[in-house]
Amino acid sequence: MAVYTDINDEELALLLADYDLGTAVAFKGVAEGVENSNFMLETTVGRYFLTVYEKRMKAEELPFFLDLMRWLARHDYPCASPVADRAGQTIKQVRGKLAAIIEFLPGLSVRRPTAAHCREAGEGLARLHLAARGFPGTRKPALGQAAWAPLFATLREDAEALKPGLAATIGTDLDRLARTWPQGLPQGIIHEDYFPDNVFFSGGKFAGAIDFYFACVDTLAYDIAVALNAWCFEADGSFNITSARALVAGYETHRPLSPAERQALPILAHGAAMRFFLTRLEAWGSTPAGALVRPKDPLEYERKLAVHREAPDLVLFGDQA
Ligand SMILES: Nc1ncnc2c1ncn2[C@@H]1O[C@H](COP(=O)(O)OP(=O)(O)OP(=O)(O)O)[C@@H](O)[C@H]1O
Ligand SMILES: N[C@@H](CCO)C(=O)O
Repeated sequence: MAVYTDINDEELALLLADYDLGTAVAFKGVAEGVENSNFMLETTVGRYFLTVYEKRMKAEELPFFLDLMRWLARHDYPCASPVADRAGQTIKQVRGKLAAIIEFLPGLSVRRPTAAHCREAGEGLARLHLAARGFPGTRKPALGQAAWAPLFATLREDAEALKPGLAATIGTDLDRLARTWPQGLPQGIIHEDYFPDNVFFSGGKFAGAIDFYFACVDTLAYDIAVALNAWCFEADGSFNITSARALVAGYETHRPLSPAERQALPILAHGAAMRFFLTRLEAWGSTPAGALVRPKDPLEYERKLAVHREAPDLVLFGDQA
């Protein structure tokens, strides 16, 4: 459960005293999420989320993320926006940690997305890319292609422990990705973690996105590749082409892809699988037994890597293969 920091009634009242949000009616930690501590907060004025940022959040990066959420909300994109206190501040301190009160975003995420959800999610992703145009902030990708080989250098033994022989296979993948990584495709703000648990639906329709804490400036089509991996694989490990077509078609209703972007999807999807394999492997090795948060399974992404390695034309959906 992702509540690493407890907050008592006095601390909450002290925090709320800085805002025009009334007084607390209900306050409860939420179990989902792994990075930060999240609390649902109901006041006499409305519903909010209190996020307390834990150790992975760099203080100097938080303004970029919160300003982006605010920008998107103001540009007609449904996402939860941080609330400013009476002095205009969105970043606060609770128990010596950075914290922010975020508007409550209505809707629910889906555990097993259908092709119809994938189409809606694709639309939502393109809307995000378009709404972020003109955002003045910038952030380099912390987990982009250039970061993968150095990260893996620290994880070779963990890979071998997971599956004997895996370190060599990953090394070969990384060489190929470095040689063939697409250059010169359209860039912009990407979400970078557009997984089903970060996208909300209402009545089957896209209702908004949360968790912008990996957002950065990178290749826009890479965000689609992340989403194809996260949304379009079945529980048995097979790639669902119908869902993938639906996701891309949904995206293209708002932002049509260039031929070069479309051609690049297979290698981008291979790279996106590498990114999440590596970060999951890192968390797997460093999470102590009995920890409150269960790390996500790196083998799920090892299987996705194998799919892209062995059948790269899959993500071209057969239409250009
Ligand atoms: N603004 C919001 N409105 C409504 N629900 C929210 C909001 N922010 C977070 N939640 C809920 O809290 C849960 C945890 O939030 P979030 O995914 O941001 O946590 P995290 O630990 O930062 O993320 P992750 O583990 O995905 O990196 C979400 O799954 C969602 O149910
Ligand atoms: N979405 C990430 C975890 C948190 O950002 C994963 O599934 O590995």
